[in-house]
Amino acid sequence: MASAAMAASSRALFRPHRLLLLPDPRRRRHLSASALASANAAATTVRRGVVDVLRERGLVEATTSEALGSSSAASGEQQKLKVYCGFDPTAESLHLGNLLGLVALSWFRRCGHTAVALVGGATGRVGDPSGKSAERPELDLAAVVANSDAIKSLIAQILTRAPEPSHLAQSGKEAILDKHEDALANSDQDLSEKSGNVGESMGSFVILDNYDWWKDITLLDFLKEVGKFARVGTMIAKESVKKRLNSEDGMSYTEFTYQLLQGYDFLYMFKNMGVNVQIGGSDQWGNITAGTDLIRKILQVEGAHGLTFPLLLKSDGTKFGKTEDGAIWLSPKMLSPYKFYQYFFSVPDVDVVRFMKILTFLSLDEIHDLEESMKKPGYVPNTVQRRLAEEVTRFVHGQEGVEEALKATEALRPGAQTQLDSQTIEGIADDVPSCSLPYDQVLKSPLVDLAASTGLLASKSAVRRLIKQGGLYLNNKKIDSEDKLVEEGDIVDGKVLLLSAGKKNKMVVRIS
Ligand SMILES: Nc1ncnc2c1ncn2[C@@H]1O[C@H](COP(=O)(O)OP(=O)(O)OP(=O)(O)O)[C@@H](O)[C@H]1O
Ligand SMILES: N[C@@H](Cc1ccc(O)cc1)C(=O)O
Repeated sequence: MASAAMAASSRALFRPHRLLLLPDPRRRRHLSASALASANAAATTVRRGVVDVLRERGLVEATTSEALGSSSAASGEQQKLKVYCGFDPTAESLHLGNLLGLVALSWFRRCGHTAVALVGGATGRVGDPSGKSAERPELDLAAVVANSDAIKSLIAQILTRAPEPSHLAQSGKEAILDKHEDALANSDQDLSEKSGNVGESMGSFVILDNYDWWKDITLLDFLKEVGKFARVGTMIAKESVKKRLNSEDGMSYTEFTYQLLQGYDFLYMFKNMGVNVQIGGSDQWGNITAGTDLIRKILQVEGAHGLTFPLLLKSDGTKFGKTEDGAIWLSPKMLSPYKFYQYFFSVPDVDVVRFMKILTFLSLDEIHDLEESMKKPGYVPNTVQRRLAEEVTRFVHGQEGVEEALKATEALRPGAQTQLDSQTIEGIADDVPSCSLPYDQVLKSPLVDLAASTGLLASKSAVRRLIKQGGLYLNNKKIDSEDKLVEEGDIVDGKVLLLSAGKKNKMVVRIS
């Protein structure tokens, strides 16, 4: 009895996980028909299509094979691709740098391919060393789960808003959003039912979480069935590892393993869902090629491809990221649509055309016309930036977000006729200096005193001078008199008031 029970329990322990792959090449036969078809299809050259579109817009840094990127393709049907981009849930929101991945996925969809956004519920617990000079702080489990949920719903909202190419806009075809792997495995069928022809319909999208497969994989399974095929020399040679090995603290075994986790994701999705392309920022090259290598070695098939896009950099040359200062968050909870819009409205002229190509779906002809308009006499500064801001804000926050941003922008213009409300003023409070004062200290106090004591201007005499020049505003209304006292009606919604010295210098005064 006892030995039978032991045998049963050890069978359970060593039972190979249904999703792991055995090294036996005969297992090639077990690739699903659609996975093999997709793999082989992608191995042939893709006719001028999505990769060329991405390249023209400056969204291609490198590809793992010419076959994927060549535009001098042999004639024939454009191949249907299933492409994925991963995002680790290391914050509550994605940021502007991550938007490139969503834009690129949307271009694949616009060209009729299937897009997969993968949230790294498992990899987020390990931490990607790519581009990091030190070990990442460990995230607690509850935060990973909460972040994953928030990011999934953000991605769903944004990908749903990806504009269809104009020739499809009339067709009424809808994107499929499903969290289940089966939806992806069957998406060939879904697509063909909808259109019957690749490249003539908007591709579907799916959101997955890699914790769904990692949660069942044991260390022994992993070492036997994946680790065996990874060469330590190749792993050490990756940029993300090389840099860290030379640092004082070195690198943990955990982070060293990250590339294999991401590599296995690709292998898993390739085998089970026919996902044949992985995209990511250029810092992901090592992890992406870890996947294509595993697929080649374990499944012994070609047909898995990688594509990276350049990192979007700030003017100081550092990348836009979630852990760097001054993140441009995509979630309205972390950055209001108004501030998001303002960021793009203020992009310098030298960057605006590049941003248009990278971050919007406007045609290159239209972008060229906008660029030309900037050179013409009488060009009103920031007109092109306004268009950029509208397009990107619409993609990320929807038309309501654009309207909210435009309303706040207009309302906060000194001299604007729009009646300010406390929500609009609060909306800019993170961006401009603010202070809190008790109600009775504000009510009936001379405005000259308030403007000086809050630090809007350095002294009362400077405030008086500004009033004479017509440059002091209370809630956007010009103040003409040095004797003006703050009245009850000046305290917006009983909560807040806005002082402005000229156009740029503002102070939000909250009533405590
Ligand atoms: N500035 C950027 N420009 C282009 N792509 C980016 C940028 N920042 C991140 N990405 C890409 O977004 C995807 C998800 O990256 P990830 O979730 O690790 O964000 P991250 O900003 O790199 O995070 P962290 O700051 O924690 O390293 C990757 O493909 C990554 O290359
Ligand atoms: N490593 C990626 C996220 C990612 C996670 C899992 C993957 O399979 C792919 C990508 C990043 O941190 O940017």
